[in-house]
Amino acid sequence: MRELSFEGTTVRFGTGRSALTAVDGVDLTVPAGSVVGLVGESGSGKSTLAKAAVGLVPTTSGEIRLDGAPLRTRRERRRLQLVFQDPHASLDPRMTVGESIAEALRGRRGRTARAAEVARLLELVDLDPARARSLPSGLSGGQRQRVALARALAAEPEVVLADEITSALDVSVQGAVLNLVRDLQRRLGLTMLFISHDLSVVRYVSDVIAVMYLGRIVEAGPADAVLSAPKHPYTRTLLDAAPAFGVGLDDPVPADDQRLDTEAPSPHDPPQGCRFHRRCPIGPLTRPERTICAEADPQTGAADRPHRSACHFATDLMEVPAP
Ligand SMILES: Nc1ncnc2c1ncn2[C@@H]1O[C@H](COP(=O)(O)OP(=O)(O)OP(=O)(O)O)[C@@H](O)[C@H]1O
Repeated sequence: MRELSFEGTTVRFGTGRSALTAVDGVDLTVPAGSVVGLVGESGSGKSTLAKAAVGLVPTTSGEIRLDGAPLRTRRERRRLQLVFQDPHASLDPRMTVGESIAEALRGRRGRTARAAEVARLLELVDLDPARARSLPSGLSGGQRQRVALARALAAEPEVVLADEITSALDVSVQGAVLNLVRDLQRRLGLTMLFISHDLSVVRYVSDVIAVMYLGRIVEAGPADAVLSAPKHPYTRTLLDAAPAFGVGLDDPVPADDQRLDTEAPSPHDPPQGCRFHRRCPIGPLTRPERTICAEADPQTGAADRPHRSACHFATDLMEVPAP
């Protein structure tokens, strides 16, 4: 069980006019043995943050630590395993399931011991060990994602980063894979960063929820608190978009609800002040007197605050009772 922490993590891509900051000074801790759900629209920087942790993209500044020690070498980063949305990307179509998993096993072992370990891992993800002889093309999407999980677990990781792992699956199998993830996380005591654009998915597995918008964490706190009493209007809009979990607040949301129909601003040129202000239901769009939103960049305050939010008017949201 290990704690993963991001401290001021920043990732910039490109130079000159094509430069963009995909991850902008992220402070986030994933406590040992717990699941932090990271949610936000496409392009908010979630994948880039996960890739930075495993060393697939270089950080521009900041530090990523495991139990307080900066992650630097490839060997240290092997303690983190990233599972992607698309198992096609992580499974070689020419290798059998067994070969793919065996390739990721740690340590030297004989053939029989490897086969036994592959069988154990397949059972761990609720697959028939006979599947070891199948090619990925012979499996369903859900089964392929289970194999991708088994392959990640073969490396005996301390931290698993799951990036949209149910997004490509039919709704009917999403629940089963989510159950499996939660079950494995508990049984193996894994530390997990669970990424999805879908708050109703994140909600299902997370102890803590962090909300990302244009490269920043705009809200983070215990899952129950974030869901029942969000402190950032962007989280509110995500909740409203996930109907089953709408918080039903009675506050000045414009009737012709234009908020997230507008496209997210470009990370090439993020808005001045609060990055969300041009889409915000409680900002200058509906309250022209709130000029501060377009002028001053709100901070979330200390990363160790249990429930933090980067909104100048967070108290407006907090005053509204939970459903
Ligand atoms: N290698 C790269 N080079 C240049 N820009 C990149 C690169 N990778 C990501 N980006 C850009 O960085 C921003 C964040 O992308 P990222 O994939 O991290 O977002 P995301 O929240 O994971 O969204 P999605 O769910 O669509 O992947 C986007 O604007 C994206 O176009």
